[in-house]
Amino acid sequence: MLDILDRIATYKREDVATRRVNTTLDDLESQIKAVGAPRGFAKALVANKQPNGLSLIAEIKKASPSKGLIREDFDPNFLAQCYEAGGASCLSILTDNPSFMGHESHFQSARAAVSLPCIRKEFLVDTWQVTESRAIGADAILVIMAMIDDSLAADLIDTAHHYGMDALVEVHNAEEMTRALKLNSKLIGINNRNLRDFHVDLAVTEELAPMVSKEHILVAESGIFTPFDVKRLARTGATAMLVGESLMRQGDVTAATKNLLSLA
Ligand SMILES: O=C(O)c1ccccc1NCC(=O)[C@H](O)[C@H](O)COP(=O)(O)O
Repeated sequence: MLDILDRIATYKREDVATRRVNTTLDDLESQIKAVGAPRGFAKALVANKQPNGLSLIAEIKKASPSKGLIREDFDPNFLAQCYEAGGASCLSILTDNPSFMGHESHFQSARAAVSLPCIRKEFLVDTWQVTESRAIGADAILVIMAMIDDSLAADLIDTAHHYGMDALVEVHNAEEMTRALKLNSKLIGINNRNLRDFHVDLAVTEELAPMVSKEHILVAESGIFTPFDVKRLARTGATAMLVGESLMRQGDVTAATKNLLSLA
């Protein structure tokens, strides 16, 4: 039976086939001219570390396959402003609709509301989507090693760099990390969530972080709920953390962000 990642990859390929009929690369290139230069995602992560040792990529996510609906009262523009006021260095915005209730318009509206660099959180299976990402304003893209082969990963990264974007290469085990470290991106994300069975364990970052050299920028992702979790991950040598659910479930998102960063 196909797991969620295989199902997402299948419907993404179908979706891209449809989209590229309606929107040519020339159309996207014209849109890129209008969105302005990328904001420097990796640079912001390094420059804006918080007193607790990590910088924050704060995620705007309405729902997920593992948790269902996470936040009913969902205004990407307002949430982006809360995250910026709370001390986030960058934003991550889901655009996948079938599994996360996201949309490209969420990305555009959140990015327009702040001055922070934004990564488009999307499941990329074709370089066309990288061009589309820049056309909607993305400053960085996500490359999920569990979902694609090394050749496609290299092409996605090259295309991102061609447009001046950064590429966050995401891994969950030692085999994916070995493959990721051979690629041409300094941004490595360790996802504490197994995207096939949804099990989450912060020990995944602790186990894999020693494989990453000082030349890389390490991002710990998923399952981060408390300042204690943040301190634990800061000890691994990570530069940044990516947090979604724990902040998305809060009434006062600004206060919760400050609290997680120990700024309150
Ligand atoms: O979150 C899921 O259920 C999920 C399922 C399948 C593919 C990807 C999935 N999530 C992406 C992420 O890992 C998270 O959105 C991100 O790292 C933030 O995690 P969290 O702070 O635990 O919301």
